[in-house]
Amino acid sequence: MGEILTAAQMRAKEKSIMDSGAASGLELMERAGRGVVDAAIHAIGDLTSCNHHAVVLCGPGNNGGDGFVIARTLSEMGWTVEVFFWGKAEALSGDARHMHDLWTAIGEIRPMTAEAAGQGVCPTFLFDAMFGIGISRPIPIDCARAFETVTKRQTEDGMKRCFVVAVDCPSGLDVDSGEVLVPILEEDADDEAVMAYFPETVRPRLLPLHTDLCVTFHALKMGHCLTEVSDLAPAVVDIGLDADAVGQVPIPAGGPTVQVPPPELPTKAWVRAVTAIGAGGHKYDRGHALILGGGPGKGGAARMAARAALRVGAGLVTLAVPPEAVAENAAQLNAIMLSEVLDAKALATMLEDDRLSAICVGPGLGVGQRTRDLVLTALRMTAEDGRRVILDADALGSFADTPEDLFKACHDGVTITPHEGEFARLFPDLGQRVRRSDPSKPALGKVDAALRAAERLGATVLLKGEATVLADHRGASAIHSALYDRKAPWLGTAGAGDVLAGLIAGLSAAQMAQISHAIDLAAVAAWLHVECARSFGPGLIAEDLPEQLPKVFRDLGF
Ligand SMILES: NC(=O)C1=CN([C@@H]2O[C@H](COP(=O)(O)OP(=O)(O)OC[C@H]3O[C@@H](n4cnc5c(N)ncnc54)[C@H](O)[C@@H]3O)[C@@H](O)[C@H]2O)[C@@H](O)CC1
Ligand SMILES: [K+]
Repeated sequence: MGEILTAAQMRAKEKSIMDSGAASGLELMERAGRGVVDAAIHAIGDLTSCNHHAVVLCGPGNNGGDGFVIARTLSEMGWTVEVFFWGKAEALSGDARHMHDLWTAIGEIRPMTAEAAGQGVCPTFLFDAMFGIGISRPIPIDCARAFETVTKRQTEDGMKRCFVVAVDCPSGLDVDSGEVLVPILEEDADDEAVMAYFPETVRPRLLPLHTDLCVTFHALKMGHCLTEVSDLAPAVVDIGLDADAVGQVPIPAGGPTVQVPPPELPTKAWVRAVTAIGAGGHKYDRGHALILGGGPGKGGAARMAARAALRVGAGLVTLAVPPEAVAENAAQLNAIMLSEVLDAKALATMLEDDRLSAICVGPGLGVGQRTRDLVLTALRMTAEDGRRVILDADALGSFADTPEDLFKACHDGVTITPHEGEFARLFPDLGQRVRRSDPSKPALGKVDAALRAAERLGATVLLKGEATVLADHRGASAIHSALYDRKAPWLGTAGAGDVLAGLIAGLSAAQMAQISHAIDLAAVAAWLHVECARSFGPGLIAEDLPEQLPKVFRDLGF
């Protein structure tokens, strides 16, 4: 299951299978609820020391319908189940209403208030079935408060708290953007602040619902990959929506096609491509990466990029620096070659040599006119010949005031690698909407923002972060999330971004037939980057990253 779906795509899949008659909505809901119970019990493993007591919070839509199935399933297994409901039975959809009625035939339903939810023993499980993929605004404050009070129930010895299982997603997660729509819970928050949708400055006061395990259906949704929604990696339950059963489900217009690069993309095929290119051949078969470096005392970033490019597989790497920085770099480099490049004119002459197969511009270069000229020259000299250009850091910062100049010069061989701040400076209209600042407008989400930016540039965008989003001008997109069991928070260290740019440059230079699109090269680089960080562990500094590559390749079986 390499695909990641939007809410609309999931709805289309469900509709398609229901229309085909292969399964009814009720059957899907039954499988969903039972699948959640199985996944929750599986996650705990040994239940012998747990009470068989669960609380289920049900909302007004089909997510609540799943909750009623969960309650009935556990009750059939002999569990004591408390159900709290936020909504009106008569307003439930047909399927959810049916599940509600099946539950009320055997159990009780109480209104969802903090007072009621706070009473009683600490349950083994709390199921959050309040809101799923249908959420459109912050969840009602009563729901958030009820949730909080259940989680505060204590065992007699005060040693345990309940295990929180989110049904489909933690309530309040916008599954397309990964944004959390949860109201402020502090007692002193005035109503206006609770109901308004908040400027960035008060966001940190929003309290997401803490979740141990999220159980979703059929496939991960984008939000699961953009935001760490639970402590454990989300579990995906098969509810019988496989493409084989329903035929190819058309992606709704405007919906992005999102793929998960890891671990599917970095298969042995590409590792073989990276590590075996030129085996027994000539170093020129593996390409020649040119990295532009900064002035005296500013050379570290480009040197790290160069080292990453060489380690990842480029046959040759040249660092080109201003004349006054040659001595400093000469003292630091061995396998990496050194050239002098005075200005844009000198770069143009250098790039007449078409053996230079990829160019990385940005790390440590400084923001200003010289960098702008170098970028525009690199773009002009490569516009027609298929050579790849990677623009990072100062190459992007230098166009903050004149982004149009960059957009005009970019071509389909270009990959830009901004972090969120650099992205927002280049694309202010998109950057502001990566998160919702206006209650009336949905958040654009990083994937949509990156897609629009890529279209504007006619190039590939790698938007950095814990969840790295990739998009290209053809409309392809991917998320590479360093979340859950691929977490590597120590990767947030000075210079790590320069190494990533170097990895992309090195892979691009090698011109592997197996990986022809820039977005795939960037995805492989992002995957290797995190893999190197995980392989090294805490204490990592950026210089360590390229040095881990041989081990990462070896661990992959080479
Ligand atoms: N047959 C199906 O369609 C299936 C649906 N499934 C479940 O159904 C869920 C989607 O169901 P729905 O589309 O009904 O959506 P939800 O159950 O996520 O919630 C939508 C309901 O909440 C209301 N609402 C949204 N935001 C609100 C807010 N901030 N405050 C108050 N009310 C709000 C809506 O008006 C609507 O009544 C999935 O997440 C999944 O859990 C699964 O059972 C699989 C099968
Ligand atoms: K939920």
